[in-house]
Amino acid sequence: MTTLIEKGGLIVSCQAREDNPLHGPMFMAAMALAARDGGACAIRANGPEDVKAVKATGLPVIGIHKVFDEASPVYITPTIAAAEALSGAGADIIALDCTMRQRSGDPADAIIQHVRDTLGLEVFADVSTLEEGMAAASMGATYVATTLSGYTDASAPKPEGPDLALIAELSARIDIPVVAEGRFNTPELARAAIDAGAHAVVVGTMITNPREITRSFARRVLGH
Ligand SMILES: CC(=O)N[C@H](C=O)[C@@H](O)[C@H](O)[C@H](O)COP(=O)(O)O
Repeated sequence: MTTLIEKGGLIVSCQAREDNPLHGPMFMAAMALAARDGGACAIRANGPEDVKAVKATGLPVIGIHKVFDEASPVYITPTIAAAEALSGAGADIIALDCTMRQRSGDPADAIIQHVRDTLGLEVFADVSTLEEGMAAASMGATYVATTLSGYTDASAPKPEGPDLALIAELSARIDIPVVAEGRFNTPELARAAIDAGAHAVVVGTMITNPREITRSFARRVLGH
């Protein structure tokens, strides 16, 4: 099957929360253009405004829409309305939480079906376990990604490094592309993901979050 995300590719996640000095579509567009020029094959971005801005790269855009609700821990594109807003902004691929946690929005299978059949876009399923990945594949996701490993009770405690074991397990058990995402903080780890069977790898913090990169240097240099 031909997919928009190329095999062996590096996807760069360009996100900055409101409390980050780099928050805003202008900064995210510049970040995405820099990532493209450096060799990224696709961009992951949060919210319709940033999605629209990073379309300037001409690369496939994986859109997410983080919507927080006290009634549920699920915040990555939790509703059909959130997916529609991303589609309206030009997202080529829509990522959503496909964990088995309690939801206050729409069921994952309904969002997947809507994205594929009504919006005509690819679906990127963010999961935390093998079981969730297998379920997402059977619901019709185009890709399954390890994004939420370490961030759910089912996958706790969060390890220091990425979940290479989950990539290997998912790759052995499902026949849709498996994307590595979450804590791929060195080129060596990104390469290890591909060697473990990943179709592509997403890197966020270590490429696009200078505040976190500085903190990691400061911890080592200053010891705090
Ligand atoms: C758990 C969650 O909400 N992850 C988010 C999903 O979009 C982002 O905050 C991460 O930065 C992204 O997944 C890339 O991962 P890393 O920044 O570790 O390379």
